[in-house]
Amino acid sequence: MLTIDINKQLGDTLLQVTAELPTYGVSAIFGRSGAGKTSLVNILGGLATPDSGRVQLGERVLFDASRRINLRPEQRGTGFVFQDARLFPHYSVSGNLNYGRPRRGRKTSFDTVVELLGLEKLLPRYPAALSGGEKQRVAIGRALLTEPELLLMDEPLASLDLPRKKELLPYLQRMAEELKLPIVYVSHSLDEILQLADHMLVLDSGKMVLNGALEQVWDSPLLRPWQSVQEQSSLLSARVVETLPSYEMSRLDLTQDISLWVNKLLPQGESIRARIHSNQVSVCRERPQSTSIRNVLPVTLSAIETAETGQYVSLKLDLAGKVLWANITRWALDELQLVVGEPLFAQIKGVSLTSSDLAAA
Ligand SMILES: Nc1ncnc2c1ncn2[C@@H]1O[C@H](COP(=O)(O)OP(=O)(O)OP(=O)(O)O)[C@@H](O)[C@H]1O
Repeated sequence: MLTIDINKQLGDTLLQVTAELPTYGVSAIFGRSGAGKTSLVNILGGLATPDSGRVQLGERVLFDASRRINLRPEQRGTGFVFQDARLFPHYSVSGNLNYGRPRRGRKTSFDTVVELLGLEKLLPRYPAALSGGEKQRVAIGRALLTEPELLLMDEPLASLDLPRKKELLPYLQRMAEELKLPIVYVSHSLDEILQLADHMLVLDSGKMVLNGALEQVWDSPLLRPWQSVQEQSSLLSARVVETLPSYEMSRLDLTQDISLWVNKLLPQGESIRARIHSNQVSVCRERPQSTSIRNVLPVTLSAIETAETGQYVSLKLDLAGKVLWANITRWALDELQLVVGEPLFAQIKGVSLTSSDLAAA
């Protein structure tokens, strides 16, 4: 566990976090600008000192105000990746990667990191001849080669344009899956978090408002203000149990009796996180016959959330103990006269997927 119990006054904001983060996979720190994300990561890495409290990684105490322990950044075994790559301009990519590498007792092979981040062709080049995304890949490689026990990433995609972000994300996903290294990842993009993280801590004005496994935090009403109607979604974890190669479809088992068909051919047995956009879910009282929609699932209406304004209302549906959200129009709600507790059928049109191997590990 990464145990955090700290207080730090930051101007008018009091940063106060008491949390445990897992020592595997990606833990995202999410919050608005000024919430305290960077300050928290700097505290973990020893770049800033809390006023009081304790930080402990596994058995190692990194900071303990009462025992006057405050390990220097280089003693903490943490690697940093910032928004800007901060490469040394006068070193080649190869030189940058080797900077800060321990001379003895190396566990991480240079070639493995170069392959993982697709850096082979870039090795002789200098930073001035790299794109933003390539520079970030080098910065990540450099951090990995310092053999950190914890990797801290502060909005590593924020300075990149959308095509560069898309280019870098698969490398980050692969890194998170293949390296058994805990990663703390600051971001204010829910999309990014969804694709990378297993765990999520949400800060608001210096206070921790949520902390837990992604699926649980995702479903919290406290996260709703950050999501527009288009972004609202449910996250469901499942395993691939059947495939139909000729239709390029796979069946995920949500429970023993309830499955979800998705438009992708996936390896059998793989753990998957399915994101179901609330706008892609509709409800009906009777099971529709002869429908083109493959997913018609029995649910119970557990709550109706109406906003004061806007066309839509959110229906909270119980799908065999899991939460599924559906957005329907107010008009449909009035016409159907839905009642909390009644059995319905949810029709699910589109599902997007991210691997949750790490979360399941
Ligand atoms: N050393 C400091 N002294 C005074 N105030 C500070 C200090 N460091 C940060 N702050 C303030 O603390 C708050 C949190 O800052 P921080 O940079 O940690 O937020 P953030 O969530 O990372 O924001 P962003 O997403 O914009 O990077 C801000 O209001 C900031 O102005």
